[in-house]
Amino acid sequence: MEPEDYSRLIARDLPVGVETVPLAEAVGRILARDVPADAPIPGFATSAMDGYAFDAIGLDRAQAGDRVLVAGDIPAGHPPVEIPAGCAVRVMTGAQVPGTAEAVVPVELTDASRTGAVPVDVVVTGLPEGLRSGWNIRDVGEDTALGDVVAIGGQRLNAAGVGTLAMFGITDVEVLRRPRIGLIVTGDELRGPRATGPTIPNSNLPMLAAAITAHGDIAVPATSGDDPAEFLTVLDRIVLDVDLVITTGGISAGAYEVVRAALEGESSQFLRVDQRPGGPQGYGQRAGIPLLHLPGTPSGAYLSFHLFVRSLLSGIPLGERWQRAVYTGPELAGHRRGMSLVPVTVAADGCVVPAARARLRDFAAADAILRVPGAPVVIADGDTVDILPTGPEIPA
Ligand SMILES: Nc1nc2c(c(=O)[nH]1)N[C@H]1C(S)=C(S)[C@@H](COP(=O)(O)OP(=O)(O)OC[C@H]3O[C@@H](n4cnc5c(N)ncnc54)[C@H](O)[C@@H]3O)O[C@H]1N2
Ligand code: MOO
Repeated sequence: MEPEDYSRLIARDLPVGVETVPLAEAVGRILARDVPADAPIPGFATSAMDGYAFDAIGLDRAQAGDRVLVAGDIPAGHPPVEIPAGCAVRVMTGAQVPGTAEAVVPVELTDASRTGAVPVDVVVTGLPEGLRSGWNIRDVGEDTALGDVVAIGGQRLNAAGVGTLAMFGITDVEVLRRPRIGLIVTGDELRGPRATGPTIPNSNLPMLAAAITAHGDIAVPATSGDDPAEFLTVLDRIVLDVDLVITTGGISAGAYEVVRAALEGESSQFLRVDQRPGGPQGYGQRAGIPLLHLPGTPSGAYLSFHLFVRSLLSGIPLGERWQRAVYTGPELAGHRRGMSLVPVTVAADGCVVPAARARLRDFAAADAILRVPGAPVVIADGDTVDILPTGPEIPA
């Protein structure tokens, strides 16, 4: 089966519900619903310039070259003062302008000094042709009208989104709950207090927990030895507490394939996807919770996360997630047994460059995964290729 078809096969909705979090902690979270503006912006007529606000008569006088009386001063954040007929007041950018203001003339277009005390009067030294009423005055709602949708449900909140919501005085925001992902790694060979024989460090658990965290989700980690009864006990405990379970190892053709032994013929299926590494795969469900069975080899588990787990979590099948890039490097011959996956870095010119090998540590130094289609395809320098960036989807 092609990896893209497998991704479609395992697609499932993960209804995770919503929760309210403080805006200060909401970056990277997905908004639960549209947020309408509960007030216009600006909320009051505001000066767009440091300068002088004239009423209509005062502006006529200024345009005629007359000296116009300055009746007061309005720093930003201070209450406006009225403009006596035929006069001006000094205003700062962001200050509320009086209702009778016709226009604000920037200080540079007057004979007044930029700083210091308010002058007694002011002469306008130059104005644009055809100056419109309301020049340099930002009207109520000019930026955003009451009721405008200012943030869209389903959107991942970035720093600008946080700022936007803060502009409306919002301090708490409804977001999708972070999916909780159970992670069960299996194998009697994993180093731990109970292991007796030759052991190896458990690298899949910290690796996939890190991948889950970088994706913005919550990892609920567990380990199991190669005894199916023990595995089922661990699984049945974890499904009560999570939205999805990932397992690693125990799914290929050996005599002690714990995941397969425990679940095959029950509610999980096992198959081989035409890709390398990461060919052996499985999927199913337990107590209504979806299960994804990843291969135990660390590079296979890592790639399976990027190809399949991320597709499931995002609701976007793998076939729609590949990005186009230009390849530069030696010829890469497609493998006779299907697609292969190669670590690549993105060079300064935007081209992707392959690593010499495809060990886990080569993926650690890479920016993306290159899709090398199976034989007889050969990728040559300058070809357009498909890549999958491996960076997190949320800010670190
Ligand atoms: N007769 C066959 N043997 C194998 C086949 C096959 O088609 N026929 N496929 C091979 C391929 S490809 C892969 S990938 C592996 C997948 O095997 P499993 O998913 O059953 O994984 P395990 O056998 O449990 O482990 C494989 C390998 O990875 C190491 N491992 C497992 N878990 C961890 C961990 N948490 N941290 C670090 N390393 C781990 C484990 O020690 C094994 O070396 O099957 C091939 N065999
Ligand atoms: O499918 Mo396996 O070793 O190639 O990960």
